[in-house]
Amino acid sequence: MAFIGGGNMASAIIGGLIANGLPASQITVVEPFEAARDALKAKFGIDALPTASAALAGQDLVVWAVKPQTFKDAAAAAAPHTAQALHLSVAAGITTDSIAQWLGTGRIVRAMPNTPALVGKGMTGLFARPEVDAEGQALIERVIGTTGQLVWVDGEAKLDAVTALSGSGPAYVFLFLEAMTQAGVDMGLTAPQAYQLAVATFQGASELAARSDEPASVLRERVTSKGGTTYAAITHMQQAGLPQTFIAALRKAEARAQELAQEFGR
Ligand SMILES: NC(=O)C1=CN([C@@H]2O[C@H](COP(=O)(O)OP(=O)(O)OC[C@H]3O[C@@H](n4cnc5c(N)ncnc54)[C@H](O)[C@@H]3O)[C@@H](O)[C@H]2O)C=CC1
Ligand SMILES: O=C(O)[C@@H]1CCC=N1
Repeated sequence: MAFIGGGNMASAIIGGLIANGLPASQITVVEPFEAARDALKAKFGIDALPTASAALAGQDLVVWAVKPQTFKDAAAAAAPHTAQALHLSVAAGITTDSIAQWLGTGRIVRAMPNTPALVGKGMTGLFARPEVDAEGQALIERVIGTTGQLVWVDGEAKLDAVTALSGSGPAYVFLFLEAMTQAGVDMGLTAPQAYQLAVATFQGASELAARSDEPASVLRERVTSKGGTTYAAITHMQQAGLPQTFIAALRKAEARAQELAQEFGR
């Protein structure tokens, strides 16, 4: 298989594949920036190519891990060598209609991963065009499965929702971690203590939710004694409109994903 673009997302997926037994020698990467090529060599022992070439011919799967802005140019360079392959794109907002036009094939799966893929805890939404058969989908599941969980969506527009929720989502969690840490420091804890408490709380609560049959609202109520400390905090958050603000923020991210397709498509 081949990767076009050898940055963060490509490294997360390559790391997962190698950890699951795929030899690095079976992975070809096109990466124009020398520093990124050096990093791939140091991390995985992969000698990445600076430009697309005939070395891409005969690959079963081509993973597109370039920025939305560079996809069209990268596609123009690689397309002559990759028409026979199944294609997997992780670029935010770029539609498979655009990719099909640029590559001259409709065998495309679009994915929206997230950065916890770097530690094997990723969450990826996937959409397959009708031209992709069951065998192709199974191959994609094997590849993405090495980075964490996955979910297929039945309409491409739903990937904008996945982007807003789990694609951008780690940043929301990090923002909460920053705020909780600041609050801890304000209340007299050291910054490392406050950060450890915040991170472990997210980890523990997420694990509890993942293992529980009960909805989050019930888990929340169980922490919230009437008239107690949690009640005081949650009441303030609700009165300040935090849930509504949060929901509106995700709609902003969804709208931005839709705009990106307009800006960088076709
Ligand atoms: N970082 C994130 O949380 C997520 C990112 N994505 C998507 O993944 C894609 C890649 O993002 P990152 O890995 O974070 O970016 P990155 O900047 O780390 O990697 C992109 C790589 O592409 C290389 N590149 C530039 N022009 C090229 C060309 N013509 N041919 C081949 N390679 C070229 C760059 O040198 C760079 O190393 C983006 O489209 C982004 O929307 C998707 C989900 C989450
Ligand atoms: O912010 C972005 O556009 C990309 C897509 C999801 C996470 N990062």
